[in-house]
Amino acid sequence: MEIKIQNLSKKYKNVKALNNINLAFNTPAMIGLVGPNGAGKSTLMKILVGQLKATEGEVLIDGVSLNKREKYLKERLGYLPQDFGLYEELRVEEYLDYMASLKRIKENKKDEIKRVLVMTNLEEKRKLKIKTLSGGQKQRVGIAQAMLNNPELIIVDEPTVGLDPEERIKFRNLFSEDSIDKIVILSTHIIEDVESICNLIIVINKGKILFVGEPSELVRKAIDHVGVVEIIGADKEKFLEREVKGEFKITSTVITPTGTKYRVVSKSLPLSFEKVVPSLEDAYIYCMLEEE
Ligand SMILES: Nc1ncnc2c1ncn2[C@@H]1O[C@H](COP(=O)(O)OP(=O)(O)OP(=O)(O)O)[C@@H](O)[C@H]1O
Repeated sequence: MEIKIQNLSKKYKNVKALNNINLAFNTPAMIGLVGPNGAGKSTLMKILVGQLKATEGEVLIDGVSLNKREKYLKERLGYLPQDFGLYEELRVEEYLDYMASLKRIKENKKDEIKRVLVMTNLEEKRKLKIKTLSGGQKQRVGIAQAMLNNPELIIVDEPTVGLDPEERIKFRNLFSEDSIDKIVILSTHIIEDVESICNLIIVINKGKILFVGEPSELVRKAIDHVGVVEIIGADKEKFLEREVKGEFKITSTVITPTGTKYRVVSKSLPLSFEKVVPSLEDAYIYCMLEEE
């Protein structure tokens, strides 16, 4: 599958949620879409799944406009929106059966439901009413329905929210193994998720794409812009004022026996700070700083 996003913009009354986006992906791809609250991630995803219309520009699926490809896309798409309504009175199995019918799965429906139940570790819960599940278990049901019919394109908005660390790792691996013959687009605030599985990262802010590339490339851009410094005693207040003035952004604070050790990201790192190797999270913060 090939997805091309061309000169895409979306306006909600006077809010420009997406501003002239251009992107292209081919199978296989495991893409992490990251950006702060309100950046435009959900809007982009909703347009990609045909739920929202763009104000300008278009999306091409295998060379044909998405508007003319709705049926084609629906048959190949697994989508987990941010606020997916679960039918709380249904049992897990009944809900998946219902979703499978919506996806027009006829042959092997039972086997397909079993496959996603196993995949998401929900087999034992299949007879339970959705309303009796924990938040993380409900999230798993959402992921299970997105995986029905082994879609070629999986779009998931914040899939690991509400999952405990072990489950998060499990799901990261599941998406990643699954991406061998697919395009998976994962919107997340959790940089660790992107770091461990994505081969492409897209950083978006205020409706604009700030970066598209491999995570390692984003990290390279932040070299020489990340440092640590230990501040002792009364100097702390002055140091924190420097952050307020915008000289740098603190990304971690650790109390030490002698003072406080700060990790900072800066457009121009003060010479007295000890340079360190950037993490992907530092690199993401640096990308935001550059834009400011
Ligand atoms: N239905 C709507 N009507 C008006 N404005 C909207 C609507 N949906 C989103 N917006 C605005 O569009 C911008 C982008 O929102 P969007 O939900 O796409 O961001 P996001 O990156 O998904 O945010 P979050 O990480 O908080 O989910 C925001 O300024 C938001 O307030």
